[in-house]
Amino acid sequence: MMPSKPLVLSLGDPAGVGPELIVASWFARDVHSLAPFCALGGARLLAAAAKKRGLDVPVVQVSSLEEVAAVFPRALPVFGAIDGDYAPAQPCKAGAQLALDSLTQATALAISGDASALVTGPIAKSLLAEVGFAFPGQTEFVADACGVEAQDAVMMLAGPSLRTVPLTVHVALSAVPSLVTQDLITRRARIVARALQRDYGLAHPRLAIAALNPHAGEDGRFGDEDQRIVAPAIATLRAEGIDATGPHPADGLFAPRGRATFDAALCMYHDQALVPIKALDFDQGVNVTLGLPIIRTSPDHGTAFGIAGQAKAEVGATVAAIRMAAQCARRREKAA
Ligand SMILES: NC(=O)c1ccc[n+]([C@@H]2O[C@H](COP(=O)([O-])OP(=O)(O)OC[C@H]3O[C@@H](n4cnc5c(N)ncnc54)[C@H](O)[C@@H]3O)[C@@H](O)[C@H]2O)c1
Ligand SMILES: N[C@H](C(=O)O)[C@H](O)COP(=O)(O)O
Repeated sequence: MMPSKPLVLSLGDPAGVGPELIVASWFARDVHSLAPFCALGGARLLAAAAKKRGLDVPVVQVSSLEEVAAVFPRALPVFGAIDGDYAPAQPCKAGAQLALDSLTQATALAISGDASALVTGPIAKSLLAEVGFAFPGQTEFVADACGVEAQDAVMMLAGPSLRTVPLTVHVALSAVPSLVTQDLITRRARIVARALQRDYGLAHPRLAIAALNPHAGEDGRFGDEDQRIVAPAIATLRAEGIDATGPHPADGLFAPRGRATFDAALCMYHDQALVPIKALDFDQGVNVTLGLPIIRTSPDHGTAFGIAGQAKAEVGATVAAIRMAAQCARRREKAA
């Protein structure tokens, strides 16, 4: 079943793989039974990306999202006049500005309800900062646009094998221990549990909380945060009826037998969460933002400037992000 409104895709950095993966996703729309979507801007740029990738992708400018469903079977719908020159692997400020404008306008369409969900193309954070982007990433930007505090917008990486949540994200590793608090763990765990119930249909989600220290500190021999902070946070969650376990030593948590014991693993820092997902499911991994009034997903990868424009970039993670956005949007519509 498809959501009642189309999805909207932001372009991402136009020098990255985002544009070619938008046209490649449209080209694979029937194979993957994709719900109708439109790109936000970039009609000329997307046509050039399709040509460069060797794909026959007609691009049609639409004046309303209500036209998307009728156009989608025969052409890639584009809403919005913003555009730029296609120069893969040549990032520049103008491209970063186009990425930001596309993200801003696409986010507004999801918030207004004109689009059923937002799928964001990969951006380069450092380049976006040069055009005034003052957020750590797209997660925080979309949360702010939705009026949600950054601490209540939770990044989850989801693939066929695994779901992980980095409790701390784009911060230096040296800052992590001081950021790991009982409130951080319990606040985000509650959001994850609710989202797995609401958007993924898991009535009793099982949350595994990874330990910060190797072997969970080995009874305090190398670090006591797991005893002092993580274990009490888990006790608080369990007292509330949330099925949280741990602190689990991360080295064994993602083995097949470990993965079978939980629905999502809450991890202490970015790479503890993202390494297993990208190792196991790179070409099907989805970055989804939990805790928002809208559905927002993105592929699990970045701009991949080194291969942009060479028809080497795998489309799987973008397709997975589109599919997950449509599934979550549809589930929310049915529950409304
Ligand atoms: N979703 C996002 O917006 C997102 C995600 C991760 C990184 N980033 C940003 O992207 C920029 C580059 O980051 P990075 O180099 O660490 O990560 P990256 O994901 O862009 O690239 C990492 C490696 O994966 C490869 N790769 C990425 N996507 C691929 C695809 N679809 N098919 C085949 N190979 C692929 C790249 O060629 C590279 O070798 C940074 O500015 C980073 O902040 C954005
Ligand atoms: N941490 C994400 C990843 O590596 O996939 C990526 O940086 C995207 O973060 P935002 O969606 O917040 O930009």
